Amino acid sequence: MTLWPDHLFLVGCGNMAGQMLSRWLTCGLDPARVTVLRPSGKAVADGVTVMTDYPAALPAGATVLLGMKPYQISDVAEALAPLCAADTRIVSILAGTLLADLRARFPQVRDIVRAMPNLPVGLGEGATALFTDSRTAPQAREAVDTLICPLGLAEWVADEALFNQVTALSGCGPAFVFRFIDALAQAGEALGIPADQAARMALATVQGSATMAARAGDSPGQLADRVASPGGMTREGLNVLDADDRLFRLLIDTLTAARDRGEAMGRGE
Ligand SMILES: NC(=O)c1ccc[n+]([C@@H]2O[C@H](COP(=O)([O-])OP(=O)(O)OC[C@H]3O[C@@H](n4cnc5c(N)ncnc54)[C@H](OP(=O)(O)O)[C@@H]3O)[C@@H](O)[C@H]2O)c1
Ligand code: PRO
Repeated sequence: MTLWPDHLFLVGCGNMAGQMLSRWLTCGLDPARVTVLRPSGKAVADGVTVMTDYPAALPAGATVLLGMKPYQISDVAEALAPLCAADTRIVSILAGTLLADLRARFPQVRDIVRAMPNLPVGLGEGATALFTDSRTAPQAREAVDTLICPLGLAEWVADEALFNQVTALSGCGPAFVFRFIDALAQAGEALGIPADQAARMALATVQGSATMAARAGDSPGQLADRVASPGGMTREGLNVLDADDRLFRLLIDTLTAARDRGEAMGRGE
């Protein structure tokens, strides 16, 4: 299986699609195979063609990445669907937009995959959830898997009903982790540590801990216990996070709110 599609056509190339493309180019995707459609016409990378309007036709067998905002799908599909053929392949990163909706808008396209990446894909350290149905050919599923692999972890989700849940966890997750880093730093500052020093130490602590957890054979729970000396300081702190499942409940509420928004977006709200 070759890594790269013959032609990649990106509809939108902002925060998210831009990170995906950046990683693909770093990993060897030929920019001459890439076209980006973006209203601003802003340059993307050397050798990548940027358009502000749709071309007369798409190259045969093009892979289209839908990377604009979900609410733009009606306008985009109206212009894009007539350019698609049976051999066009669509990968959609639109949050909350169901496969059935995409199938209805692009009836002639057989291979359609939903992908939910997160921002660290730009470093090859992202997490991407994937979903498709049985109409998509197995070779197309494999080709999309191969394309996503350089971005980091790729996880196929068996049931689309879980897609908003995984979006809440890993798609939105970096924002929640960034918030945690800030809160850790601000808590340190509230206890008297100079703000800049607290910010550096919070970030290094989260970075080191995540790298350690990723490499360790032990689970994060076991690693937490290794930090906590019996009768020591860490246990007292963990007791605060664990009391009445405080942190756990906070995160359930956080993921639930994000998931519910995905479901509302799926209903066009
Ligand atoms: N941000 C994330 O962490 C994340 C994670 C997973 C999935 N997603 C999904 O990724 C998609 C994009 O999010 P984002 O955060 O990357 O947004 P963004 O930074 O605002 O990027 C949106 C892109 O869409 C382009 N665009 C605007 N109007 C358009 C139109 N009518 N037709 C075609 N393209 C148009 C914009 O063009 P210009 O560049 O010219 O302004 C821009 O490149 C969303 O569907 C979101 O659900 C985002
Ligand atoms: N960003 C998109 C949103 O906030 C989807 C996951 C991350 O809707």
